[in-house]
Amino acid sequence: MTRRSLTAKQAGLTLLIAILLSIVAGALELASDLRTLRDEVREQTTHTLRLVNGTAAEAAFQLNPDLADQVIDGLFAAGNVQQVVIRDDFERVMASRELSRDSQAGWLIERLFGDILHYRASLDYDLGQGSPSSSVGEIELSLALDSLGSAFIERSRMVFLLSVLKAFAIAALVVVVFHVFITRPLLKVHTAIAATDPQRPGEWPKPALGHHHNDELGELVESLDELLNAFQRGLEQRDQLHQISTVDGLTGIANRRCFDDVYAASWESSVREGTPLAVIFLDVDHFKAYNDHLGHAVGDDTLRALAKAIAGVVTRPGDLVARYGGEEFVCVLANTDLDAAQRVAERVRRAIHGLALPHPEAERVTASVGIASATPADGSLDREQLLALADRRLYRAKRAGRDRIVIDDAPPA
Ligand SMILES: Nc1nc2c(ncn2[C@@H]2O[C@H](COP(=O)(O)OP(=O)(O)OP(=O)(O)O)[C@@H](O)[C@H]2O)c(=O)[nH]1
Repeated sequence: MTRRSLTAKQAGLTLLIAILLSIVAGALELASDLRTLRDEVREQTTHTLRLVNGTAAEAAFQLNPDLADQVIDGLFAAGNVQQVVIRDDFERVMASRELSRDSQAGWLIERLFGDILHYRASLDYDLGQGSPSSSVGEIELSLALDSLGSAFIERSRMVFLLSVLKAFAIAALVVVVFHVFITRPLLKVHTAIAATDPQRPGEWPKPALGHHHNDELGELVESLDELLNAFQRGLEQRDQLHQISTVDGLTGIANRRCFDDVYAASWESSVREGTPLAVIFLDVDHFKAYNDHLGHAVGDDTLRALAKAIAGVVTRPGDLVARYGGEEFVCVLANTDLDAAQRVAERVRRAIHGLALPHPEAERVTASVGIASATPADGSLDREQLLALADRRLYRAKRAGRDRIVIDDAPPA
């Protein structure tokens, strides 16, 4: 849609400008034509009067109305004539003729030609024998405004028609040239930007603009490229910072900060949805002794293996496994009641057993687990109380001999 409208706007504007310019050029051309036409009419009429002057003078001298009529016939035959009068030197009309006036000429034609319609010439007769020719009468001629006007209107129509045709031709040429050299490359850039994945701006399909590489369009593409690459680097830095701030550096699972955020959000959505929310606290048993015997580095490896094992069990979308601190892990299970949480915890415990990591002071590496679940919407517990409950049960599991799951507050058997 944008593509069509850009080209259409360009074509429309170009056509409008071309038509306006053509109208101005046409008007100038008409003005010049008008001047030429007026000069020609004046010249031709004066010339015609000069041509008939001898015969008309002969008619006036001989007082011959037939001859005068013939002169008038000749003048009317030449066209454009409205009225002719021939007078003798006593100003008596010898012959005259006037066409019935069928005036269609408007105000404008009147203004344009009104001042060149009437001509009067003295009829000079050469008496011979060296005496100067003397005036024996006069001829008066008026041109027909209508025929002058219609010639001019016809000419105007032609000029404007040609102007409009020229305007269309120029506009079409300009549109094609602009489209090829400017609009099309711009649309290529637009398409490339539109196709760019906002998450990976650095991988945008940078358009190849061929011969534009040295001009502003080429520079625009290069600037965009730099900008999008800088944007990409910014996004990567943001992701790294986010990673650093939410991921535990040792185990690669969520850290305590991430847990706090996710737990708060899960609590809120459980309140909204009226669903239960479960928390599992898990603490590695006798880990101090483990470290003391095998060293901190082995202890780190074991924490990594345990994190992987837990994360391999707690995989449902919306659930979270985090390192709560030291050798303690926590799971948040959305929409999970105590029984379901217990089943998950059993699977986690089995997964840890399955690792079969030898412990210097026990059969193998084990963990103690405390679980609590509540329905936040019923208001029986608040967010911190649910955590404290699970934590308390974890330490009850420790006190009860470790490697076990505690789901209630009854004293250990
Ligand atoms: N290797 C390693 N050890 C850690 C890390 N964080 C905590 N620890 C160790 O985990 C041990 C926790 O010891 P305690 O809190 O006494 O508990 P415990 O020895 O596991 O005994 P119980 O929890 O009562 O079974 C300490 O020795 C810590 O140094 C860690 O990132 N790496």
